[in-house]
Amino acid sequence: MTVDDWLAAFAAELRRRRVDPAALVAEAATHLRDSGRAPLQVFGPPAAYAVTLVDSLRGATAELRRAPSGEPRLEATKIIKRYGRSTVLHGVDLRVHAGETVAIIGANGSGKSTLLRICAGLISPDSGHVRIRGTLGYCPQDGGTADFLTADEHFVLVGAGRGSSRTEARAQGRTAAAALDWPRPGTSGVARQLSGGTRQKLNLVLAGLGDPDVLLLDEPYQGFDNGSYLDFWQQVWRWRDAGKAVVVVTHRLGELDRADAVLDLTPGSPR
Ligand SMILES: Nc1ncnc2c1ncn2[C@@H]1O[C@H](COP(=O)(O)OP(=O)(O)OP(=O)(O)O)[C@@H](O)[C@H]1O
Repeated sequence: MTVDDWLAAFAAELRRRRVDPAALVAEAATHLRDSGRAPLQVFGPPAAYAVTLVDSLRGATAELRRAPSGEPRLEATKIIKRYGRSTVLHGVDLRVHAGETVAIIGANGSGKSTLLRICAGLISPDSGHVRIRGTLGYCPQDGGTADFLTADEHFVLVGAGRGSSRTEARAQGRTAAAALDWPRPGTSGVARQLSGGTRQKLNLVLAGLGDPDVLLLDEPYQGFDNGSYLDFWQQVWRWRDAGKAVVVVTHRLGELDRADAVLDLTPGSPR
């Protein structure tokens, strides 16, 4: 069995078990390349390895998932939003506690970004209200950076708005960037020269500057490679364990176990 055949069978079994294969296949491929040995010798039959891995991952994520115990940090109540004649949000409730991660899912156009923008105070609902207790960081789906500023200049600018000195903001930004596998943001040039994934890392770092209590992340990992994607979830768990309330809009349904609760905005889905 060739490495490619083994990886394809491994990915197929993961998909059958409703687990996104991308990160696990990449990890197995790297391991096989490094070992230089036949996949059957290293991992055994692909389906059996997939089953073992899925079982252990499910056990691990079940332990990671927990009921909220902190105070509510974000409460959005009976949110209704219309654009023209079309009602996008029909009385949505969202409550996120300190130390909790909530994933927002839903079909394209179901209003995920709209709800996050309402929670961030960027647009107003037609009715309903939002209450945030503490400070807020928001990572938009795209945009959010200034083309002609460097990463350091972004850190200083956004840090200043959150009460950090230049030195503090730069140090915090660089440390957060390194945790997302972006080791030297200070030498990366202006934002418009960054790759899409790196620009999104900049957005995510900016959202976390100044240590906000509530983080609203709108598909923040678009363009991330697999390693950075895993780093992203490590960062989310660090935030959660530090008592932050974290909201992540996501399309990766195979990975909902990573969140403590899920809000599905697909019309007709139970809330
Ligand atoms: N400023 C606007 N004016 C008019 N319609 C809008 C506006 N912003 C969003 N919409 C519409 O509202 C609906 C919800 O959009 P939104 O971007 O919130 O959905 P989404 O669930 O985030 O979608 P996706 O999964 O594609 O990112 C869409 O039909 C969109 O076209």
